[in-house]
Amino acid sequence: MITLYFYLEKSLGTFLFMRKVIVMKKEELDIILKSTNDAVIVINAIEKITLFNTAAERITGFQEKEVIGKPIKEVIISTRLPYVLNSGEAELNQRQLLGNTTIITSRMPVKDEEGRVIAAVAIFRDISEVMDLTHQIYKLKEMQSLLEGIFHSTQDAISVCNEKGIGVLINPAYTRVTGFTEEDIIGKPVTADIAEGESMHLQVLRTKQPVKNARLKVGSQKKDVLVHAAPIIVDGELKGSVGVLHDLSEIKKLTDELITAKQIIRKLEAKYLFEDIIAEDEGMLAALQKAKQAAVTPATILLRGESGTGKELFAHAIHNLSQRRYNQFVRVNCPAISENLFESEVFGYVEGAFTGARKGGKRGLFEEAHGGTIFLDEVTEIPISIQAKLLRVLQEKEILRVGSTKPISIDVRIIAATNIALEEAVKEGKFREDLYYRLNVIPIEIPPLRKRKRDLYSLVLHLINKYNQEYGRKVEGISQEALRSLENYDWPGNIRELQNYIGRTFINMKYSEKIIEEEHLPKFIHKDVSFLISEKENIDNTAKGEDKSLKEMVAKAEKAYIKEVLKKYRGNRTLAAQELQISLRNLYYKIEKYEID
Ligand SMILES: Nc1ncnc2c1ncn2[C@@H]1O[C@H](COP(=O)(O)OP(=O)(O)OP(=O)(O)O)[C@@H](O)[C@H]1O
Repeated sequence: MITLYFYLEKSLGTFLFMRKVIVMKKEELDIILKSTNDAVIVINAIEKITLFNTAAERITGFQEKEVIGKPIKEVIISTRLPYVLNSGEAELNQRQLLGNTTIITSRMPVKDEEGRVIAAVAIFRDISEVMDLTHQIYKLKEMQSLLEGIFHSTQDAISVCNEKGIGVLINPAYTRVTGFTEEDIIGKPVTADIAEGESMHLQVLRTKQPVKNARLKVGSQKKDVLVHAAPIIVDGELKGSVGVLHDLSEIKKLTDELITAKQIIRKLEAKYLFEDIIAEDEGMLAALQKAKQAAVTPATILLRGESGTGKELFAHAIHNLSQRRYNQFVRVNCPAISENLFESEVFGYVEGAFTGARKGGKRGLFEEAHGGTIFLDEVTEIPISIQAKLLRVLQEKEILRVGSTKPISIDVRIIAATNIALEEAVKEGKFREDLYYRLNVIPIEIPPLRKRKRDLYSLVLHLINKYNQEYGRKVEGISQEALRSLENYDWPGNIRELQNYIGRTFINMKYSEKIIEEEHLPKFIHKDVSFLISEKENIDNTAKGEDKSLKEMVAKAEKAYIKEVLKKYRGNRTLAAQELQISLRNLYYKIEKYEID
């Protein structure tokens, strides 16, 4: 609008000026008409062109000599000069299209002394460029409001100075961090906010180079800040410097929060420490001692022990004592991962590796554990086809994602666990011998509960404490008789079984009862012993000298118990596996092993 008004004034001015110069000599008028930027076309009373100046030639593309004397409508089809001639009314500041050119034009009648219209004049100017500029200004204004919005709302404290080192702009975040307002900074030397250290703005103005991560103290409170500053260069000329401050106390607060969050996550993943492992038995204490010594080395550890003896507990404790404790602990429950997914779950895959592969591929569990520990629980369940790949990780310390030939370096400590004799799995061809040797670097044997009955009392007290907290109870201990009953049982499910058993005992106790007595003990123990009898493996016979090894007895008990649970759930293997607290794959394995129908 401002631009248009400007042209209105100018064209009108030119017209009035021209009326004055009519009296001028023709040569002078010619010079003016040739040199003005405004195009001028004059037509006479019969609509023929009588004047066509140089600017009119430039804008229309016609030459003066070819148009003089021609009817205006033959030269400029869209002309409105004939209307002005007829109406005698001026048309000022009209926008018009001449081909591809936008012009702004004023058309005026020329009258004789008696007021008769004897000619009409059009004075116009090409405004395409001006239109472009208007558009650009509009866009710049839009950008300016956008930047102002960002500048005022960002949490980054920003200050800008000119090339002389005088403050010109600060944002609200700057005031929040430093305590300085616009009054304190704008128009003042950039050193105004510095409490200790050199102004980074001055350094930038001197060197024309950006500065990163400089530490300064600002404001009366000498706040620690981190500064980034960069030169503002326009058309190759230094115009000033822009600086961004970060409050270090805020960064420290966030870092502390991050560390706490990491510790919580780590605790959730590897929640047990060596102090959480109850042990009084010598064999168990020796295992603990060995685990503690091994924990601080980078060596691979193989935890051996029956189901429920505490292998996972050991793995957590080892990770938490090692130097990797602040990094990930990743448990791989080997039997729980189906065989065809195993490779991609554990080693990851690249995009397009198989139908249904995620866009961008996926990190595997080994990559997740990078820098930390991977716990391969029930390692014998790793499909034989994958074992060679695992060997490669152990030897080369690198993995190959499914579908890729590019190895990825991995720094992971491996802890493996098995509840069956690996040597037998090797003999049966179910486990690679070379992998066995690689895993068996530091074997730690965790004794079954029946071999460390000395631990029973402490374990029971530990479990009483645990359930008191969980159920809000106040049980204080266990009677000698009840403890003896527990000692007479073999605990094939080890601590896990004991844990469940004490849980059930609590249910049998009244709220007011403080001591676990024999009468509170679930019949479970006796029932379990009766399995053995019902399996026609008369305990007496065993005692009388039928040489049965403990391993065979435990296997028989395991078989009988699995049969019992399967019967209870009418053959539903999923529910049975849940009750047995083993994976479905493991249950299938055991059904096959014991040839259970
Ligand atoms: N010495 C111990 N002190 C306290 N709690 C224990 C101890 N050993 C095992 N537990 C508890 O017994 C349960 C079973 O332990 P864990 O899962 O570590 O056994 P596991 O040998 O890994 O079993 P599986 O081979 O079936 O995976 C856990 O709840 C664990 O906290």
